[in-house]
Amino acid sequence: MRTSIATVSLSGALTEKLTAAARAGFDGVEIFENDLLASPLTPEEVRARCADLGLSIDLYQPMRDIEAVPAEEFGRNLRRAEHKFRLMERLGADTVLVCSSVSPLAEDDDALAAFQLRRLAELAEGFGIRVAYEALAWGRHVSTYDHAWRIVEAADHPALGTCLDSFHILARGSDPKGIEDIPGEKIFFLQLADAPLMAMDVLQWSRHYRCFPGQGGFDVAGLVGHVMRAGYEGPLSLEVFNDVFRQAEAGPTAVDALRSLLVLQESVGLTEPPAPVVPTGIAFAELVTPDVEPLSEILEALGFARTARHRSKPVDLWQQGEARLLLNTGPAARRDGTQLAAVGLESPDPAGAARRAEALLAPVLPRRRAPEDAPLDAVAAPDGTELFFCATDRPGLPSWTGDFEPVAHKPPVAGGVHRIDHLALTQPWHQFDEAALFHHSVLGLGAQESVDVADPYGLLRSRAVTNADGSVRIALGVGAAPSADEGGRAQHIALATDDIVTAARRFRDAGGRPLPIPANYYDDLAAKYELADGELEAYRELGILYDRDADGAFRHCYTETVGRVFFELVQRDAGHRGYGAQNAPVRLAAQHVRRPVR
Ligand SMILES: O=C(O)c1ccc(O)c(O)c1
Ligand SMILES: [Mg+2]
Repeated sequence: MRTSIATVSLSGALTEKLTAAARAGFDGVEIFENDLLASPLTPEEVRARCADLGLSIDLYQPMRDIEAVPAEEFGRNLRRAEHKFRLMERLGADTVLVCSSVSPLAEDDDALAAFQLRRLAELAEGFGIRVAYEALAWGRHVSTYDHAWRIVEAADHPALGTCLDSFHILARGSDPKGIEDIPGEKIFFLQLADAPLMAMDVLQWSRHYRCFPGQGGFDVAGLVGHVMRAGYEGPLSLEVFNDVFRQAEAGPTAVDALRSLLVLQESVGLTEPPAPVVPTGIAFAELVTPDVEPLSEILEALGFARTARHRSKPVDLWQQGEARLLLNTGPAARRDGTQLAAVGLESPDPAGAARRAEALLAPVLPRRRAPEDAPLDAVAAPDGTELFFCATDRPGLPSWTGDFEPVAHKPPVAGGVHRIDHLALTQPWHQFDEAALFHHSVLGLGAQESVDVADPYGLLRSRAVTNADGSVRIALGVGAAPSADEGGRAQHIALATDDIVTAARRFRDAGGRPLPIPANYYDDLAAKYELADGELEAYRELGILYDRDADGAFRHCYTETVGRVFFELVQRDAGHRGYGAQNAPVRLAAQHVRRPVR
């Protein structure tokens, strides 16, 4: 189906919004009146710009407080409408949105509303314009889609139809099934938005918290299914009022927006992009660093050994059990400092995974490799992390490990770390919802609930995405405000162990510096849990944190931070799905005390 986006959903001047929408690949736009009023371009110039960009103007909006008013007031409204119809002629827009009235002058009189909307439609018809009447969830007398439709039906004019907006319908808890009773050709327009489920005033909710379909808690796809079954043939158009998107760069937001519509169309069976290929493990995590010393000291103390070196690049492979870390001292490191730059995802079908990612607008990365290297398909996640779809020593598939030559090394410590438990990637502040949708739709990972964690200097939100057996876990996090501070951009690699006390003690005895945890924390732990003899003392001695729920216990401790990166040791009971969120405020406070090493 055709895709469209309301200019209100994107930041910037009208021309920037239009460019972003076109570049992302939208077919059309809804022009929001305020964007036009604030633009130095004439309507004719806007029309030409849209034509140049290959965008249709699918809707002009909104007209407000038109219907069910005293005759004199309605006369003034018609005069106002005529002005706007002339403007729309210049713009080349043929559908106008009329929101249900919020005016105190409006009467609770459906017959009057129908009569006046019919008059409006007669006027519009003369200009070749169609009027789409939409129930605002906070409309004075008309606030549900079925009520708006009854009025449109009663008005009975070919130039009058209804506009459905998923936010208004789902925020009010209306049953969208009734949409199927509206003739498809009378649904003039469909606006789509999701929103997080919140208990708040519906107007505030709508104007500040809407998000793209799949990013919130509404069943937008279910609603679209009803609209399709009604026979709707117009565009799928995003209308998202959101405080974050208003500030974020329009280009990436538009791509994010279109991705949400691609996924939505797939989920209602309108399109069939390449199926998701769910990763089956984390093959490696790649750190770039200008100076390997501080990282290699930590890795050695954790029991890792440098086992191999890349044949043609300054990249070392450090390994312990199935945990593989790459330390890259190439040019990117000198530019960006120490950070987690890439993740290798073990994929049953690397090429298929890349095709899915590309179909969902993930930037495909050029293969920077020597001719003899294993072919590696890679895409960029919204935060810039490179995701490699790869195979590790699996029959029939080229293994990325073949690009490395073994180097002499001491055997890695046995029984220490056995694999990567999870990766925690801090997202740019404006890309949190986008990141969750990306990992869910592109990689086929399931998104867990988002949790808020208190930081001494703000609030951190975190949401994990995982595969079914937990062999891939990525915790996406974001600070409350833009932060230049390294702490606000921290990333970490959590390493799984079966015996955290032994692993943490070995780390400390080998010269590792565990993140110190305040004594108050352990007093509280003693109050909360009856731990086995000696357990609390060992935790206190080694800075180990403890969390428990019905599914078992989670024990964890941290290293110091290098650049943006630190490590965590994790001992997770088999059924436990958490990440120690309860302990995160203590960890964050401790990290603020201890600034990064370099
Ligand atoms: O918040 C509003 O006023 C508003 C305006 C136009 C719409 O289509 C809408 O859904 C809400
Ligand atoms: Mg709307």
